[in-house]
Parts: sequence; C-alpha cells; structure tokens
Amino acid sequence: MNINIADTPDECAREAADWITAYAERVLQTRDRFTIALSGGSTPVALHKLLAGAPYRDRIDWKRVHVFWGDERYVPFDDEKNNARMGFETLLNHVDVPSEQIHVMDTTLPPDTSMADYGALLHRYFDGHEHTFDLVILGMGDDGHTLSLFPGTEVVNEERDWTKAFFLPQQDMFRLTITAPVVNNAAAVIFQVEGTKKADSLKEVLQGDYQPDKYPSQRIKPKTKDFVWFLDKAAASKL
Ligand SMILES: O=C1O[C@H](COP(=O)(O)O)[C@@H](O)[C@H](O)[C@H]1O
Repeated sequence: MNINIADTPDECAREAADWITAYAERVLQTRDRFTIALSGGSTPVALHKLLAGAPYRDRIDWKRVHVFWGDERYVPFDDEKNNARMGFETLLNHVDVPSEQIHVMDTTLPPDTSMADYGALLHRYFDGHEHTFDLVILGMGDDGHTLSLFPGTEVVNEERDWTKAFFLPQQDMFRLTITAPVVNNAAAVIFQVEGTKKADSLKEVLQGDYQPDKYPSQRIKPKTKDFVWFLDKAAASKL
C-alpha cells in the first residue's frame, strides 16, 4: 500500500489522474480491455474532469475501456444524487467509451433484482480471470464508509456475494453496492480522500485498531501491490 499526500484537493486529483492514466496505458499494452469501477459522491468530480480533458483524455484508449460503478443511491438516473449521472456529466459524456461498455447500476428495477443482475454481469466479465476489475476507484465518507458499506450495516461483512442491495434507514433510501470481496480481488485499487472532515476517520482507518463495523473502509485490503491512497494535506492532517 502507498500513501500519496498532496498539498491541495486539485493537486490530489491531478496526481490521481496521472497515476490512473499511466496505469491504464500500461494495462492496455498487454490486454485488449480495461475495466474500471467508478465511485460516486463529490470527491471524484475534479478527477473526472481532468480525465475528460487534454492531455489525459488523449492518452487513454477509451474505446477499450469498460465502465462500472462501485455503488449507487437508489434514485432515478436524473436525480442529482445519482452517482452514474455524475459520472456521465463529468467524464463519460466527454470520452469515447462505447455505450454498450458502460454498465450503470439500474435503479428502475427493484433493488434486489438490480443487484442480482449486476452481480451476474460481473461474474460474466471476471469469472476465470486472475483479477476482477483492472481498477477500482474508491472514496471515503466522513464516517469512514466506502462504496455503500456504511458503519453498522451487515453488508460490510459480506464475504460471498459480489453485489448487494439494502435499505439504509438513516438516509431513507436503498443503496446498491459491490462488496469487499470483489474489490479485494481487483488488479488495482485507489482511494481518493480529501478534506478536514475526513481526517479523524482516516486516521482510524489507516492507523487505528481493525474495527470494520465502525470504519468500513478497513474492509478494503486488496491482495495487489497496486493499492494507493491519494490524500490531500487536510485529510492527512491527523496521520
Ligand atoms: O455516498 C457516497 O459517499 C462516498 C463519499 O463521497 P464524497 O462526497 O465524500 O466524496 C462515495 O465514495 C460513494 O460512492 C457515495 O455513494
């Protein structure tokens, strides 16, 4: 695991964009496709916008990229809280990924059906392969959640199923998510975490006792050496 600390959120996004671009170029030299899981929330916006513009956009062969999401809020696609909508507006509307290679978590189906379908899709893509995704991009909430693995929820401890849907009472909504086993078998994983409000949880996640029910990001322990935390100084201030 590597920890990269940038002075500002903009620098943090730029360093993550540099890393992702170099890594995607490297993977596509020897393989015909690049599979990536995007995160939601607000942190990835700056990163996406960088990847969608020069010089990054032109260094990645987007026609060979297959896009997935790590998690979704169960709201319609055009709702401002929808993670996939954000991914399209900030990145996918500006690069050349074939539409059949973009796999949103469907919020028009019942939540369990949507996640059963998504799990089946992931198994079709990755069964028989050494790794799952080539890259999973993760964020972390102020409370230490990642994906839709929230403190105190059963899904944090999921060992078998690759996807889950569940109702999150504190947000009064269903959540759709991939689970720790699929992330921990990815070829590369990065976290992007910014801001003072995340500093306390981040310290616990990285340096505290192992308490994944309280700090679900601790469940992410990929086998790969390509595991990088991109932090800004504010998020890293308590380390
Ligand atoms: O709800 C979510 O929150 C986390 C963190 O979001 P941020 O706004 O603090 O960057 C995000 O990683 C996750 O995908 C999203 O669904």
